[in-house]
Amino acid sequence: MSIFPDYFAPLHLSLVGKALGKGLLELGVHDLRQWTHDRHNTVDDTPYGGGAGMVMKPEPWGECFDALLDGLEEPPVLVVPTPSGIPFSQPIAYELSEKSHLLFACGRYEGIDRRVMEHAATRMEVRELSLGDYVLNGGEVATLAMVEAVVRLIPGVIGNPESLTEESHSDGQDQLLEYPVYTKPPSWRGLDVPEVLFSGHHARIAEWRREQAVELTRLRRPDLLPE
Ligand SMILES: Oc1ccccc1-c1ccno1
Repeated sequence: MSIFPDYFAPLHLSLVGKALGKGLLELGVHDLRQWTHDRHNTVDDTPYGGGAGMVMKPEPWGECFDALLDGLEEPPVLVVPTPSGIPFSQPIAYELSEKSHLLFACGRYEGIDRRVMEHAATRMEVRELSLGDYVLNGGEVATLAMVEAVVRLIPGVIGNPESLTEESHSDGQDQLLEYPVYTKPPSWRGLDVPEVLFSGHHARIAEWRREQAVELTRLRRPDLLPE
């Protein structure tokens, strides 16, 4: 749900687009203005208590929920991208990939009237999630990122599921950052591929990759290192 539905055209490309084509998931994009009734299709208004900017009115959201939940066998999970949310993470992506129906509420302006999330919580699970400690102009870009992170975990979407286990933040990597990767040519602009990767000695290669992952994590994300 968004006032800028065209933001989601990219979801018909690449990996998510292929998954849609294979019928592994369905995607609906809903223009919130469809649930306004005034001449200007108004979705926002001035904030109670004063302050800069505008706040998204609750009524269009409520009517949108009514329409989208009508006839559903079970309630969806409402995901609300927001800078004040719980940090989105790979474990949360896995959790969401196992849900049968996700609904993303893309806020704009100074945010969505709080009563929208309070009302939503009476009829579905609500997850207010942040993509990181920075500010975007709206929830659309965050939703695109979350949809890609979640959809790629759905069985059948990624050709080789093994590649999911060796990524940064994956269980197969103990949540460490991913080791450096190389391909041909063996030497490029005076830079050589580490010798160990030519050894064919799988145990040594695995050991080197683990060491690289630990070192990279220690340098860039010491918070991810086990106690
Ligand atoms: O900055 C935002 C504005 C609207 C909706 C989401 C966000 C956001 C920022 C970081 N993660 O989500």
